[in-house]
Amino acid sequence: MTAENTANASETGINSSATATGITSSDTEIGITSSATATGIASNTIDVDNEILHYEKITFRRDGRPILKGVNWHVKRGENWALLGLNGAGKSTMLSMIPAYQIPTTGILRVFGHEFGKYAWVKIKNRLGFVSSTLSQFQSTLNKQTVEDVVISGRYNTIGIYQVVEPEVRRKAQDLMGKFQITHLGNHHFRTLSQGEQRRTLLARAIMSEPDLLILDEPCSGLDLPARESFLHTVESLGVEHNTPYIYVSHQIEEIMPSITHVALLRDGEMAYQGKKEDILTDEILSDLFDMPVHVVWERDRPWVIVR
Ligand SMILES: Nc1ncnc2c1ncn2[C@@H]1O[C@H](COP(=O)(O)OP(=O)(O)OP(=O)(O)O)[C@@H](O)[C@H]1O
Repeated sequence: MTAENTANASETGINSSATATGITSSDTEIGITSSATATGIASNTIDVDNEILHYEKITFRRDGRPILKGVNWHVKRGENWALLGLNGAGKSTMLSMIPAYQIPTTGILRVFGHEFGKYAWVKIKNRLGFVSSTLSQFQSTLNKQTVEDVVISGRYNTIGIYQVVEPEVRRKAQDLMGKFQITHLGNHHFRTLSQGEQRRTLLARAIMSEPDLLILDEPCSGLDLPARESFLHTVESLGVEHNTPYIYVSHQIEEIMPSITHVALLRDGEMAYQGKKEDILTDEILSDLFDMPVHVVWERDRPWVIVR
């Protein structure tokens, strides 16, 4: 199966590495179905209520080097996506455009139906929640705070607390800490926590602001098996309770939980495959992505990869 015919078979019908060259912002429409061709990306009819992300022919160059090479990706309400790819494929670069940490070199980016460059992006940032394994720029500030304060700070979208905390905000933080099993750590400094405890704290922090999109960037890297499973099940339960859409970035196929509906595979700055997870997570496609023969086994609605 080629990238192109996978795109045609997928629900989104979008594939940047295939026949996306005909995409324009005026000749197509959002809400593409399986009958759409790979050129069917839309931006003239924007469904603000249902559109979460829209990447259209996004490129990004750094020091003259192409990092993203015309990426098309459309995420709509009701979908949770996993974004997978080998080291250096460009996953973090793609995601860093959502809060505008990186700016596309060319192309159209919309978040919640609002186009970058034509909207006050601080309003977008306030609607996002992040959990990342790479927090280097914030780590020293986080380390000095108690777990409870880290969680509370999520309400104000700050790292650290710079205002009087309302009693209902504190109550909500304590409630979330209970759900995420970190209540007993409330007065501990963040730096003293295990990695698993830190990730659960950051997830609670992200949920505090009731985000419209949760971005989980390799949240399980460095976690042992029980800590990983505990984290993943917490994310699953969030889906049930809060119904917050999320994007999950990982190298590990087995972290694709049942609530993830779609998968995008990035390769060398191009969207190689994307669509419904059962169409994408096949022996053929994953063997192509990894450039080695693999076999996918589905167990309890989760995919597990065996190297042949
Ligand atoms: N600060 C930087 N300066 C120069 N090049 C960078 C920088 N950050 C990333 N890159 C390059 O951009 C490319 C894409 O990197 P990116 O981190 O987006 O990939 P990734 O898919 O998230 O990788 P990984 O899975 O290893 O985290 C890589 O070739 C990387 O070397």
